[in-house]
Amino acid sequence: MLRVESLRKVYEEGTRNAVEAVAEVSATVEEQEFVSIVGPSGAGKTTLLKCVAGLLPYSSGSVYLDDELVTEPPKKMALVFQDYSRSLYPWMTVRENVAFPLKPRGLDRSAMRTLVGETLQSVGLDGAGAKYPWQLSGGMQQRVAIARALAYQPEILLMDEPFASVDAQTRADLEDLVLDVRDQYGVTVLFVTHDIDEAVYLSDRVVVLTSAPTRVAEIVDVGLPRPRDQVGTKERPDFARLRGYVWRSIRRPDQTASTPA
Ligand SMILES: Nc1ncnc2c1ncn2[C@@H]1O[C@H](COP(=O)(O)OP(=O)(O)OP(=O)(O)O)[C@@H](O)[C@H]1O
Repeated sequence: MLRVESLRKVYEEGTRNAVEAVAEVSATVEEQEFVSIVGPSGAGKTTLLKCVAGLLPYSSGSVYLDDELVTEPPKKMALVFQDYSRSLYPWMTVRENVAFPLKPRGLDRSAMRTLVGETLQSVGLDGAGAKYPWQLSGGMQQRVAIARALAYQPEILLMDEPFASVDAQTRADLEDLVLDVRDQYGVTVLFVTHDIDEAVYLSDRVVVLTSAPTRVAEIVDVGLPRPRDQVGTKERPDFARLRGYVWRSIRRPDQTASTPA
């Protein structure tokens, strides 16, 4: 379980250029839960995720993963960012990219080959192992980034706007892929997105942030049945109600907590 307690982040703290990005955020993510973070543009979503990932020191508060204080990137955590073109190594094949973070684990060659092969298969890229990232479409490159994160066998996957740079059809396919691999690998997911439909479609709960310096405006229980379906789920009246509710919550100036009708 991930626990964020009264996290605060001020950039360049103590200087004239200090920027308070995160005022105070507390939230939990249970094992195998899918939680999305939404909020106005510039709210502090990426800052929050980087603090949770141990990539950025926070000013005060705490982050615990399974009761261990996060002060550096934990081994049980993997990250997928929006910018797949910068996160994949262009001089390595797809297979080498997926295998690269596993090197320190000291797996023997055949165990490594099996693990990489299985993960590529789980993201629908079993035929692409010998290709280079630049030979693939944007959606396929993001699949490689997801495969690399999964091969690492994380307990929790942190994703920052992972599908923001792909077209709508590819985005829908990747959303369903993430739901499938989440079930297959039993991984917990913390997912930052600008897209309210995406947050509601994917999540068990949606954390709505206020504008910067950010706080939690409210946490919305989604409760839509699983498995979800791009057409069937989005046609449901409760999907439309939740999406409208989250949309209004992001724009509500007083940000008072309540529950969806
Ligand atoms: N390295 C930095 N130094 C100083 N201020 C920063 C830094 N990074 C971000 N900020 C500021 O912190 C605030 C939150 O930024 P952040 O990128 O976390 O928001 P976001 O919600 O992820 O944005 P977006 O909606 O554009 O993705 C903004 O005011 C931003 O200008």
